[in-house]
Amino acid sequence: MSADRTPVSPPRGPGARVVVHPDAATLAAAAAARLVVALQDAQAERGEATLVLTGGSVGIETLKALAGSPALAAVDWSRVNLWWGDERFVEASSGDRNAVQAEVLLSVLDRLGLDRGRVHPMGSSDAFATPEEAAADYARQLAAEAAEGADPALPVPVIDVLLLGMGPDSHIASLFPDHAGARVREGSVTAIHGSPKPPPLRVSLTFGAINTARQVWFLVAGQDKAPAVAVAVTGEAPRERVPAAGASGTRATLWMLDAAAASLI
Ligand SMILES: O=C(O)[C@H](O)[C@@H](O)[C@H](O)[C@H](O)COP(=O)(O)O
Repeated sequence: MSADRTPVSPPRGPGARVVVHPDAATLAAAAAARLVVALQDAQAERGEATLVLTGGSVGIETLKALAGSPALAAVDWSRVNLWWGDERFVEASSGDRNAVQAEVLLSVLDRLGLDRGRVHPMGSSDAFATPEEAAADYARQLAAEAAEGADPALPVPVIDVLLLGMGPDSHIASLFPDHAGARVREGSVTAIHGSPKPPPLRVSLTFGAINTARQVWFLVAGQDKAPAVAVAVTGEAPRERVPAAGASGTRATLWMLDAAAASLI
């Protein structure tokens, strides 16, 4: 049975909650169900919905669960904008790319009217010479879709839900502990060199961009993540050292965990 769990220290951010599921498959199915509702709600509120996708095993399992969801058609997919929180800077066709792995969902959504003009993969190494150029291009795309009145220093569109996986070292997107990307204070997108998790070259949203999202959802499973979850969930550690502690939504932060990842809170 799944359960709300209040950690010893409360989770960080307005509307922050921890929800524990028995295993990763249940977590992915529950996240998919929540996504349908959240996207519907966003469309009811403002006519369209914007979702930022993540890579990683639970992130991709969630997309697979969404692809198989009987409620999928409840969302108007022609009015959903899709972005990515990070990407591996490799060839466009590489199976390492989060965007390629997401095709398991996107090919199903094509049949439900997905507007590919609203799908924004990050640049690949065939299209750009360096991850810096791909990052600058993505920042430009985000700025082009930013709402009137958006912060001119950080022009990004309204993000309804932003998904994040988390590594055992507490990294989120491609912001790694004690690594240059986690120290970036300006701009919405950054290039990453020497990522501790291969491949070494990546592109990532910055904390600044991530923290504009209305809802941030962490999707985390596995015993190896438990120590990092216990530290990050309270948000008390510096984000440069524990990146997952530095991400939160303006309206809600949801830690969706399996029992193993939640075992130390
Ligand atoms: O592209 C990536 O590598 C990710 O976006 C990364 O941040 C991932 O989400 C975590 O490493 C968790 O991955 P797992 O769920 O596979 O542990």
